[in-house]
Amino acid sequence: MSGARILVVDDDAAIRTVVREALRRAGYQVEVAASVAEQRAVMRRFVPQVLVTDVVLPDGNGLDLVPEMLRAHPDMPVIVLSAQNTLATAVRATEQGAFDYLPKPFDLGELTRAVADALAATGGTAGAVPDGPAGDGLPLIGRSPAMQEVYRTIARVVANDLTVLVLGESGTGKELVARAIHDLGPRAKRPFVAINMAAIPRELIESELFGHERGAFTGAAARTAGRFEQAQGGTLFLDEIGDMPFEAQTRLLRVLQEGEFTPVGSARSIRADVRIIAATHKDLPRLIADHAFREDLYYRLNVVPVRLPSLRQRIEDIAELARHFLDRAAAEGLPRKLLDGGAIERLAAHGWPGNVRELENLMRRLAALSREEVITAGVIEQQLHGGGVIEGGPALAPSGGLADAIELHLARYFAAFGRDLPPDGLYDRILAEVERPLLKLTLAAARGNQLKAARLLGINRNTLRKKLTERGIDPGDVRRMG
Ligand SMILES: Nc1ncnc2c1ncn2[C@@H]1O[C@H](COP(=O)(O)OP(=O)(O)OP(=O)(O)O)[C@@H](O)[C@H]1O
Repeated sequence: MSGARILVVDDDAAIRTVVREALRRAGYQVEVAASVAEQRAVMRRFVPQVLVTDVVLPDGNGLDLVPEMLRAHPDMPVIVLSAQNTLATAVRATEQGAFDYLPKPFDLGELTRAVADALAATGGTAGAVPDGPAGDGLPLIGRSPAMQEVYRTIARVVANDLTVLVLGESGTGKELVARAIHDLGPRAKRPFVAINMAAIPRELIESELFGHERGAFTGAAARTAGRFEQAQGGTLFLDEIGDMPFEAQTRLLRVLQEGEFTPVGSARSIRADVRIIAATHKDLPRLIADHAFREDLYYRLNVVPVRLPSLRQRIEDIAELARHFLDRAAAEGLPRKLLDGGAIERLAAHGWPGNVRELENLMRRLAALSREEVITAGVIEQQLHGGGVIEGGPALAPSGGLADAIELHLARYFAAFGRDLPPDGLYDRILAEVERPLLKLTLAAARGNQLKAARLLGINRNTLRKKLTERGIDPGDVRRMG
C-alpha cells in the first residue's frame, strides 16, 4: 500500500500542508490542489488512487464533482472533508458515491485510517449514485462531533437493509434516528411502523408483532395484521427491545433467521420484507449476563450500532436545539419566543437527565407560559426548579411519550387563552378530562374485565365501578370497542 498516490484538494493552505505531511509520513505520494481547476490540472499528470476533497472550493463544489470523478475513475475512492457538519452533508456524500466522509475538524489519524481503508477497499467502492439530492429539512439537529459520528453511521446504512441497533439514554433521539434512516432510504415510500416492547402486555406481544387469525384466542373477533405485516416493504422499529420478554425474544429471533412469520392461530407463514431497526436505553450485554436477553438475538440486531450521545455530551448543540424547538412551537401556534445569551448559558449548565426530550418540553412550556418575548436565565432557572415536572422526566410511560403528549395538550390549552388565564377550578376539570380516557383505555386493554382493569389502575373494583358511572362510561361499549 505504501507509495500509493493521494491527491488532496482543499482551499485552506494550512490544511493542505498538514494533511500532505501526515500522509507523506504514512508513506504515500501526495499532491495537493487548492481549487477544482488546479485539481483537474494535477490529474492530467498524476492520477491518484485516492482523492481527498473539501466540499466548498473557490470555483466549485467538491461534493458535486464526485459522480463525475467516479465516472472517469471508477476505482478511485473519494474521501470528502466538510465543515458543513449536518446529516444532510453526510448523507449526500454517501449518495454521491463518496467512499467516506470526514467532518471538520478531523484528526489526522482518522484521515490516515480513512485513506488506508479506501486503498484496501479499492474496487469495492461502488455506492449507488442516486438521481436526486438528499431532502432538505432533515430532522436531526446538532453539529457537535458526537452527532457527526452519528450522521456518518446513518449515511452508511440508509441505502442498504442492514439491521441497526440504536443505543442511547431516554430522550436522546433514538426513534428520530430510526425514522431518518427510513425516510432517507429506498423504503421511504413504504410504512414506518414502530412498536414499543415496554408498552405491550407480555401475553399480547406475539399477536401484536405477527398478527392473529379470527378465533385464535378469546376475544380475537377478526383476523388482525401484526406489525410485521403492517410494515411490509418498509421498516419495523422495535423500541425498548431490552424490555422484550424472553419467550418473545426467541420467537423474534426465529423470524429474523427465517425471514418469515406466522400469525397466531395460522398455519401459513408470510415472508417478511421488512427492515429492522431496534433501540434501547438498557445495557444489553449486562442483560445478557443476567440471562434476561438472548445473546444470539443481540448479535442479530447489533449489526450496525448507532450510539447516541446524551445531551450533556454535546452541550454545544443546546442553543441550536432550543431555538429549533421554539421555532417549532411558534409554527404550531404558540407565541414566538427568543432566548438571550444568559438563557443559553443557563441551559448549557443544566444536567439534562431527560436529554433532548427534556429540552423540548422546557421550550414548549416556556413558549406557552412565559409572558415575556425574550427568555432570560432567571426565567429558565424558575422553570427548571419551580416547574418540578421537567426535572424528574416522565414517570408514567416507559418511553416518556405519555407525559410528553399530556404536557403538549396542556400547553396548547393554556396558549389558547393568550394573555388571559383559564377559568378557575382547573385541577378538577383537567383531571376529569384525563380520567375518562384513562378508564376507557384501561378497560379496553383488560378486554372489559373490570377486576383486571381495577388491578391495572391500582384501585379497587367498587371504586372503578363508581368512577365509570360518574364519568358516564358503559363497560359494555368498551368491551365491544376492545
Ligand atoms: N437531534 C435531535 N434534533 C431534533 N430533535 C430531537 C433530536 N433528538 C431528539 N429530538 C426530539 O426529542 C424527543 C425525543 O426523541 P425520541 O423519542 O426520538 O427519543 P428516544 O431516544 O427514542 O426516547 P425514548 O428512549 O424515551 O423512547 C422527540 O420529540 C424528538 O423529536
